Amino acid sequence: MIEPPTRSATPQRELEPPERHPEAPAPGTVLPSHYENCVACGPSHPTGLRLVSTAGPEVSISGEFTVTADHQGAPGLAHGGVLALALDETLGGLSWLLRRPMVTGRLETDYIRPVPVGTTLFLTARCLGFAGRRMYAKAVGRLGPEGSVALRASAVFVVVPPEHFVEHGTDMTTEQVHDYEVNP
Ligand SMILES: CCCCCCCC(=O)SCCNC(=O)CCNC(=O)[C@H](O)C(C)(C)COP(=O)(O)OP(=O)(O)OC[C@H]1O[C@@H](n2cnc3c(N)ncnc32)[C@H](O)[C@@H]1OP(=O)(O)O
Repeated sequence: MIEPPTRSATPQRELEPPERHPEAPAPGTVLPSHYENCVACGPSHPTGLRLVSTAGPEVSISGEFTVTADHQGAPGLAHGGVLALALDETLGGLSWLLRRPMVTGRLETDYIRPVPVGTTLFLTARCLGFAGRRMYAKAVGRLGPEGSVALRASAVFVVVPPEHFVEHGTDMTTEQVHDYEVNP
């Protein structure tokens, strides 16, 4: 079988600069959960991260959540997959500012420090720009607002039509899919 080509999250050519949508939420606006049962941001998910995102300047987002016993891998430490989830959600939140539906294509994560249970992780994500339908972005996770860097990520999101969520998800109609949400 022929393997698909590696799709680096490092741009291979100059990017079209990102444009903050004129109707994007103002910097400092706390963004609502895009789906109440989302494992990352949903308030109804029993063991989810309940990550809260806030619109930042230009095309950037900040997010925070507190690691609980539900998020452990090793005893007392956050699972790496859970931390990737937090990065993915924060990066995905950029779609609120771009108002283009997109899905994660690739997520490259560096785990720099362990993240103990009880830590409130502070995340930031910023859009680097576009190459056609590909959106390139970076994210950082810190142990405290100005704390040590625990995580870094580079990602490629791919812009999709709203029908993506109707075709592949459940209980969705095209009318329910807002054009700026991901996995609504
Ligand atoms: C506010 C909301 C926050 C929510 C955050 C949550 C975000 C998520 O977790 S989304 C869920 C996880 N992701 C997914 O389920 C995606 C699954 N994958 C897919 O559906 C498809 O492979 C998809 C849509 C990414 C691409 O398929 P398709 O639409 O046919 O596009 P395709 O023609 O293959 O590629 C389009 C472009 O994207 C690029 N591309 C496609 N896949 C990737 C990838 N994995 N990595 C990098 N680039 C990619 C292609 O190279 C192509 O580039 P170019 O146009 O320059 O040639």
